[in-house]
Amino acid sequence: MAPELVQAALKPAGFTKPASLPSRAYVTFLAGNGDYVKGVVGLAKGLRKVKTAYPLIVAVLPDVPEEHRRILESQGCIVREIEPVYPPENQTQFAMAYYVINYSKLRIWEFVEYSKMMYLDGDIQVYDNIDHLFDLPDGHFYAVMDCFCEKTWSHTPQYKIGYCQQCPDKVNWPAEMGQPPSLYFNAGMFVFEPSISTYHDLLKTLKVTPPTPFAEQDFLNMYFKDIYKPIPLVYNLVLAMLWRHPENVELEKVKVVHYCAAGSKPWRYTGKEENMQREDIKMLVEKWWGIYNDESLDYVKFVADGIDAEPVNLQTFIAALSEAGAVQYVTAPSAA
Ligand SMILES: O=c1ccn([C@@H]2O[C@H](COP(=O)(O)OP(=O)(O)O)[C@@H](O)[C@H]2O)c(=O)[nH]1
Ligand SMILES: OC[C@H]1O[C@H](O[C@@H]2[C@@H](O)[C@H](O)[C@@H](O)[C@H](O)[C@@H]2O)[C@H](O)[C@@H](O)[C@H]1O
Ligand SMILES: [Mn+2]
Repeated sequence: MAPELVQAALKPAGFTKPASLPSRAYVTFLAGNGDYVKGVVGLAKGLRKVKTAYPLIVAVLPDVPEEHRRILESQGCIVREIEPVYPPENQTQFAMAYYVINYSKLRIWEFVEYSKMMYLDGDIQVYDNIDHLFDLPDGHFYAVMDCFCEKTWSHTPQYKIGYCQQCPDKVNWPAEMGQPPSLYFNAGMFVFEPSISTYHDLLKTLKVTPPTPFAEQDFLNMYFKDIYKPIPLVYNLVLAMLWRHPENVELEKVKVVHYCAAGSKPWRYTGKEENMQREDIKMLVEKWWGIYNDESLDYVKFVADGIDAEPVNLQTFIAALSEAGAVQYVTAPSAA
């Protein structure tokens, strides 16, 4: 490996541990051998593009194939296998049958080598740097409020009377139905503090909590109800907000887009589902692809940027660093 390339790689490009930065990381979750790995690659490249200072951990279930894990490592992700978490035996009809695997997200509370983490679904893209959210005061659970207006909510009393927390004055909550629902967050993005005691209590509580349609999202809302603090919608635009509450959305200010509306996953986009022919949806899907296809954001190429280098295999690259006696400075590669 050309020595100048190794030297270039040691520029502050995320290889030398930035001593001043506390132990913080982004974390996402990947299950199965399907195409969500594309979502995670897109997320890794998006975080790199906004020059985050923190790594991206990918918590993978055992069914994520070796090849997908290599792809993620070659994009600078730190891949960590987790065991699945299942809810108690139940007859629940989840809003989406596959939601049952999403309880495995709870394993991330065990990642206590990090003092603060930000969870992001694999179908999320970050378009502006949001590292400042790590500086929010400890002791709270930060996330963006969800919307109850999509058909996926038709099982709930709020949907049945047309109530949504995004416009609480539109339909008053009838006194005979008791208290309106507590503020409810979308669990595709949240800022939290890993903790072994919280982790064990989450799993203990899960064992005695009957599952509900939105699976771990409902469970997390119940569990963190008392410390939940809403953060602005720009940090997790649930796409349905574009047609359900356009008055609440200033698209040009949105920093994080959550491709959770039916048919909006960019890597599966056909444009056939309801709302998928909207100009804003087509623009956001194109924007996602722009990052996913941007080779200048590929990990090794990015680190060696400035030298007219061919992207090399990450293992070769790290071997070269060790030859150059640099390996002791090589820490967990950041996603950026
Ligand atoms: O087959 C799957 C389904 C889900 N996920 C992960 O679980 C998250 C939550 O699922 P999803 O985003 O599909 O739920 P939505 O936000 O669309 O309701 C995804 O973003 C992925 O990170 C996955 O890796 N493989
Ligand atoms: O397992 C339950 C999931 O529940 C949430 O997705 C929902 C929610 O956003 C609804 O409000 C939308 O209507 C719906 O489309 C969307 O799928 C989280 O995004 C996801 O990470 C995960 O927790
Ligand atoms: Mn999602």
